[in-house]
Amino acid sequence: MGLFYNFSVALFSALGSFLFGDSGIIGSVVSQQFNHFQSYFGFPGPNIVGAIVSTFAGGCFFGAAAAGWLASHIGRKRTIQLGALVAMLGCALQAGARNVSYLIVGRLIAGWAIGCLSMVVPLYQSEISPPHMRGFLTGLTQFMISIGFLVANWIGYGAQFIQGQAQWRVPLGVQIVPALMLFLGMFVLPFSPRWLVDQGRIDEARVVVQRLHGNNTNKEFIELEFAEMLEQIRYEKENYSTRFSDLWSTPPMLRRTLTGMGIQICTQFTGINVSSYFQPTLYAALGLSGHKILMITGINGALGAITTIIFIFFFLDRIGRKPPLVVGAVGMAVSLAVEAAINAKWGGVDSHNTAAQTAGVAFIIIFSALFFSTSFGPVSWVYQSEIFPMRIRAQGTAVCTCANWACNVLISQVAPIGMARISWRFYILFVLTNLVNALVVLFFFPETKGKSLEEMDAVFGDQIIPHALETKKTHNIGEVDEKSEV
Ligand SMILES: O[C@H]1[C@H](O)[C@@H](O)[C@H](O)[C@@H](O)[C@@H]1O
Repeated sequence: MGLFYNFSVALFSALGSFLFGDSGIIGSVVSQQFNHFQSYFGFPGPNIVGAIVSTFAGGCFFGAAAAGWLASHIGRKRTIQLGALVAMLGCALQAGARNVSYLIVGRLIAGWAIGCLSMVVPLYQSEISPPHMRGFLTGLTQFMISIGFLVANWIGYGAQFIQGQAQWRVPLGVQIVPALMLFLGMFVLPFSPRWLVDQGRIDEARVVVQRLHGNNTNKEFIELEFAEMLEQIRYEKENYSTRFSDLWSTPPMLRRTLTGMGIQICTQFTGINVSSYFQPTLYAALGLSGHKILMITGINGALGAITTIIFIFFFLDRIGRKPPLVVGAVGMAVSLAVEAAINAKWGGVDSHNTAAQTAGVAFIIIFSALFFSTSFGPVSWVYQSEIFPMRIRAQGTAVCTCANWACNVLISQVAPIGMARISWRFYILFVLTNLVNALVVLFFFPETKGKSLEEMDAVFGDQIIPHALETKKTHNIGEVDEKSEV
């Protein structure tokens, strides 16, 4: 067991994140190439199309919020299963839609499911990970989101060639398959050991920790890890409440909440969703057209998935969370500044300057596949899932994920208007927001690399419990911050 099992559990649960990316299929379905969709729904105008696309993100917001309550009460594992079940229902409704209202209800329900999964999957991954690998295992969320987007692009491409209503019903319904796999597969995956401890199911929790982290040589580490988990959760139960208002009740708690929401807000203000949702428009503005656009989008997606996996595997747990965020933010600001300059000088739908087109495409790819995928993409999910104490972790993570979806809706509503009205100048906005992001991270975000979830109290300036401090001193593990002793 041990490492391989731990990895397999984290990867399998990330099917929930795959569904998140795969839900991007709607972009292709509402496009003009899907003429059977267009004619079936009576050639919907931009407002209807807007409603079809964006009710989903609204559903996501409420799904993420509900997951906060669900993950504490029915547990992380059952919340993932519920998310998978609701996703099946939402997809079935969309695929079987008979009119626009039917479709919109399906979108809302599927959105609820994806919002719920987007919050609970990284939370589950972080709670089953050992501290030194938490970046990698929780970062699998972002990896699978990128794979989902990639698959959605290619399904969208292929489905255009199907004739009849299947042209849109198949791509909208196809997500039922991974959702069903997730629902069934989760039956054999363990509960989060931390949630089990919180529920008083101590013996089960011990078995899970042993299966996840145990090998023949680390008995002592497992004992200590488990003791720390038990002690911390017991202490929290005895000394703190689990009210929602705890998220801002003390300065250290407020700091956690603001940093968690902050990382998700900053992620949205990198401008990633302008690139995720409107990439074809960005390429068209450089004078590209037809199949080339789809091919480049596919290449960009594939590169993003590759850089994400390399980054989370080799770097995230070694260099920490802050340095890649700062480098990524500056890198994205520079790429977008160059992009703005290229578009200003040589852009335009009828541009034929191939050198400028190549450079323009290259900088969009550098922006997302290089800098975003090695910074805010994976780190946002890792960070929001690791900074809260157990008693309020689910609620805290839910608030952060809601901040993500709220800003997502805002930016994806504003982007088409911005791009149409101010063209390349729109990039400048994100040059500025990325620079602000770099400063925010630099000055306000503490480093969390290598700390156990129980050690986050000390990281955020909260008190840590005397017993845990003693255990750490006796066994010489981690950095002991005497100042924070109760
Ligand atoms: O492309 C997605 C984006 O749509 C999300 O809003 C963001 O939070 C993810 O990290 C990213 O991978």
